[in-house]
Amino acid sequence: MAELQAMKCEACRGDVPKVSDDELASLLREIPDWTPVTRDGVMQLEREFKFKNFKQALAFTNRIGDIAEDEMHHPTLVTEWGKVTVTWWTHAINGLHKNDFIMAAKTDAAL
Ligand SMILES: C[C@H](O)[C@H](O)[C@H]1CNC2=NC(N)=NC(=O)C2=N1
Repeated sequence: MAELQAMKCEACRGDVPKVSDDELASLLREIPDWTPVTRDGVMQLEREFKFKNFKQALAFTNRIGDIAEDEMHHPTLVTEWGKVTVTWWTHAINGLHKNDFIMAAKTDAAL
């Protein structure tokens, strides 16, 4: 299988399936620094990135914003002094799609 990081996102549509439990386990092995979290019943992928200052955190935030626009798949980004929290899920299906794992891998590569 090609590396997740090199894959392109599919269009986010409401009729695409969420990842199965088996897919979830194997995809998580490819992005070991990400944690699955469930908020309001919606499973999401989350990772905190640490930086030396606010400027570096903001620059990373903007890199992720550019990748999100390229792929038309958008995260929640919380930018603080020295820290960016990135959360991916697929709004159209209220859960995780392979796109979210692709975007998590691309996020790691942008560090
Ligand atoms: C039309 C547009 O592509 C869609 O609204 C996209 C935009 N970005 C998105 N991002 C995420 N994370 N989930 C979506 O379902 C989604 N939908």
